[in-house]
Amino acid sequence: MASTRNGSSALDMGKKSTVGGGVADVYGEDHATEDQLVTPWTVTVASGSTLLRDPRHNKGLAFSESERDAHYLRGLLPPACFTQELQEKKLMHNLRQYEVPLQRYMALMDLQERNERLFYKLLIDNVEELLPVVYTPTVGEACQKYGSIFRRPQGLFISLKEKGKILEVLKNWPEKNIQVIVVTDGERILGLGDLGAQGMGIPVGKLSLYTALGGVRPSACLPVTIDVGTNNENLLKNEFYIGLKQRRTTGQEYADLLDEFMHAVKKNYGEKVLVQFEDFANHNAFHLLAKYSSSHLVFNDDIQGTASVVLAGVIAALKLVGRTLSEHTFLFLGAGEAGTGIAELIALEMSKQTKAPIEEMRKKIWLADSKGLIVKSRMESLQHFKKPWAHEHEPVKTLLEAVKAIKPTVLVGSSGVGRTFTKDVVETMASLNEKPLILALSNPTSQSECTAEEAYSWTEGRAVFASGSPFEPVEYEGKTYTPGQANNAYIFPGFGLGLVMSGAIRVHDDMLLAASHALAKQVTDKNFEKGLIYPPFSNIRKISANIAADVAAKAYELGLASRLPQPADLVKYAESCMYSPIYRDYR
Ligand SMILES: NC(=O)C1=CN([C@@H]2O[C@H](COP(=O)(O)OP(=O)(O)OC[C@H]3O[C@@H](n4cnc5c(N)ncnc54)[C@H](OP(=O)(O)O)[C@@H]3O)[C@@H](O)[C@H]2O)C=CC1
Ligand SMILES: CC(=O)C(=O)O
Ligand SMILES: [Mg+2]
Repeated sequence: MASTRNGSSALDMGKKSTVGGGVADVYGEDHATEDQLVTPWTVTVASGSTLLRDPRHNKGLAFSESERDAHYLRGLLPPACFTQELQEKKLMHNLRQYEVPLQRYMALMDLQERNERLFYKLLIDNVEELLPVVYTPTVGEACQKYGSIFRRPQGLFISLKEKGKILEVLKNWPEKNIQVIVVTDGERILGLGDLGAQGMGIPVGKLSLYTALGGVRPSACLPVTIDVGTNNENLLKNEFYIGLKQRRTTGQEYADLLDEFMHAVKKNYGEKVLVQFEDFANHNAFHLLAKYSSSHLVFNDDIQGTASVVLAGVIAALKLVGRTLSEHTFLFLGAGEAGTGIAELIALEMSKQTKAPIEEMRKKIWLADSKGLIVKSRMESLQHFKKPWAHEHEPVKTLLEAVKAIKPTVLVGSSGVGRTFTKDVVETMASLNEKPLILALSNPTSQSECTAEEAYSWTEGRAVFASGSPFEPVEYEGKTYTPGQANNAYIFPGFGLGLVMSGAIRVHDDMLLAASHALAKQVTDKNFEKGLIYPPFSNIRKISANIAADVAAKAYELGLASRLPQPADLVKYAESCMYSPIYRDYR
């Protein structure tokens, strides 16, 4: 490979090189699929200081002696040559010195912008330690302070100013072969509310998990924030706010901007690009999903990904709490995207298992919102997504009264409001059930409906508990209890990989069920012995490969897969498609 002193040059027109069945760029870019082939093929080779400033190819002190000679790096680096492992050791040592989680977040974002492979190697090898930094809870704080910590754009900002020009904006993004887009409009960031353009931290974080946990190439991932203003008064008043300083646009203007975006995406990247909607407010989320699910490959993580991960946890938990799925009674606090999405997928699975109509199965599931239990007498005033859950019952105002009246075996928190599972509520669950299943899903940690310690101590250690954001193990009366993390991060990376590798053109509910079963199957006896209903994140790449394989198999079965012929061994194929962060040899 030739290189020039003056930074970079376009060489080797029309040359292609192949790695592992996919198409590789000159530095060994991993596993682009056949569809992504772009001709004529232009290889741009960076050298010298340009190479050191190119995060996709920079290796820092890991450039070997011969690479330093070949790429004009002599003198630009100190003499020591480190292995990638030694670089990791140094970085983990440095990261552990920071006491403030946000400092760790910023150090990791700096690394991502400096040396991408090292960032992903670090994240993959230390996933349990670093997930709470790049993801919930720290990403929540990062979004709240995004304006002050903003250094370099990590995704595309598409605001009302870009109306009529969105296709051009997409073309400004340096990568052309995009497979997954995560898009937010910042209106419901975790349980923190409207953070406007500062919500960008969420698509960036989710996509770094697509790569680290699901193996989708970083260059195939595009984070997008649609900025239609914000109703957050503090942001509107803040001179450092990075977004449009106006109240949110709604109605036709909002719909038109989203529509222009969706059309531009399809035109620029084709119909097999996956668009993941993330952290939209529910008054837009359900509508957008319904509107685009028949014309685009779309997935709403908060409605569908969360449903799939919670169903997986409940299926696994049956081994600990007993009975069949349809013999359980569910009560949700929170009847929005997460709550109604989960409820519907559980009802669908019950209906498949029992062959009973889904309407019958819904009756085993109760939801409460900010006004109390959802009951028939409230039907008129309910939003459309709550109506299927309006069962016959007298009005009930509080959660405690609802628990006493419904006698649930499973209590799910999807309200976005912290500490709403009070001592009375949890103790009542414990008085009704030998092993109450309690899922406090709301993020970040401050919004969790209860803590792990509360769940275990208020149930005398009998609760089977998982939460959206991680909690440390709890000591209670001489015994250690390890809480699980019920977070859609278990599902979306593998789910997306399954769609991409099969060339799926649409998402189908049966794929969500397939993902749930694939995840539930990964919970081992050892995990159950600890009371866990999810496997540890340390195995996540293997878990994602299994989820991807079962999702792809379902896509083929449903005739929704366009990548033919179907690979014989889908798990192996999924593994072979996964991005590896190990440095390439550039000699
Ligand atoms: N663990 C995970 O993987 C995931 C977790 N989540 C978390 O779930 C939470 C909710 O998200 P989402 O469903 O999208 O949000 P929504 O805004 O769509 O829904 C929130 C629901 O909670 C209800 N609610 C709000 N305050 C109260 C209260 N004090 N008492 C009872 N109900 C209340 C709302 O009632 P009303 O309709 O009356 O306003 C609404 O029904 C967030 O914290 C989010 O981070 C979301 C996705 C995935
Ligand atoms: C996890 C997630 O998607 C949320 O809290 O919104
Ligand atoms: Mg979300």
